[in-house]
Amino acid sequence: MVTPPDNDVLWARALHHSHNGSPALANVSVGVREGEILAVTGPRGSGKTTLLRCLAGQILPESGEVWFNSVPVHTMGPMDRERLRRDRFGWIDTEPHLVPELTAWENAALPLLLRGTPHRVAKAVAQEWLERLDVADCTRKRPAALLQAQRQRVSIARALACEPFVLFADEPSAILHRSDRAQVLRTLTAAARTHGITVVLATHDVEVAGLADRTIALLDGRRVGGGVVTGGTEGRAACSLSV
Ligand SMILES: Nc1ncnc2c1ncn2[C@@H]1O[C@H](COP(=O)(O)OP(=O)(O)OP(=O)(O)O)[C@@H](O)[C@H]1O
Repeated sequence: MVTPPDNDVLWARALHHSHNGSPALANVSVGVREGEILAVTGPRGSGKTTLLRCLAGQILPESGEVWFNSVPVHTMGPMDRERLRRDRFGWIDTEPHLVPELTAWENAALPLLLRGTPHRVAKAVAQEWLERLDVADCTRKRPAALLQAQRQRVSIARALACEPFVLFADEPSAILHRSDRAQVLRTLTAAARTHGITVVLATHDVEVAGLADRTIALLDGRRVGGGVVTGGTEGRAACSLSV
């Protein structure tokens, strides 16, 4: 067994996975450094979501290894992976999945409450993040009363509120209006940099990838090209935002 490099918080080697017999990942290896924003790019169906789900321990690859902080994830049982996801990882989906019976702040506070954070603290933190995501006026509203873009902002606030070690974001801005997209992504990436959160961001949008420090590309489930250092110039500029 090859040992993961010390400076990679997340490391995957030779991942293979298929969905109902149709290949989604073929021999994909990737390392994610602590605190970096890594964009995973590729056209629709290239395997981005499958890679993120393998790295996040949501699915077990058919073969290959995934390590988080030098701990093997691919050999963990379902309970340990569930705990890892709850305590260390955050996830932003393309579509916001909020609990319909809870208000915006209750949704944003949910991961903190599940971790045992006192109610009052969880509420204050959730409200702070809703404010940063420009949905402070929605805190008491339930998802049905919100626009889809507002729901997505709430789900981003929920993912950031518990300051995960690694935040996985699967096309997080795809449903947003073009004018909203840049602002939300800048808030997300600037917050991640300020709080030292490592981000793995799946996108087919080159502008979005420009906010990352480094980009890897997938095509038909395989890595193509080398890892490209994108510099994250936009993202670094966004660091000056007070998030
Ligand atoms: N649950 C599933 N059942 C069957 N096939 C699937 C499933 N999920 C993904 N696939 C297939 O696996 C391949 C990789 O899909 P994946 O969603 O990982 O790619 P993607 O790059 O994230 O695409 P998109 O940008 O459309 O989300 C595609 O051919 C897709 O059709």
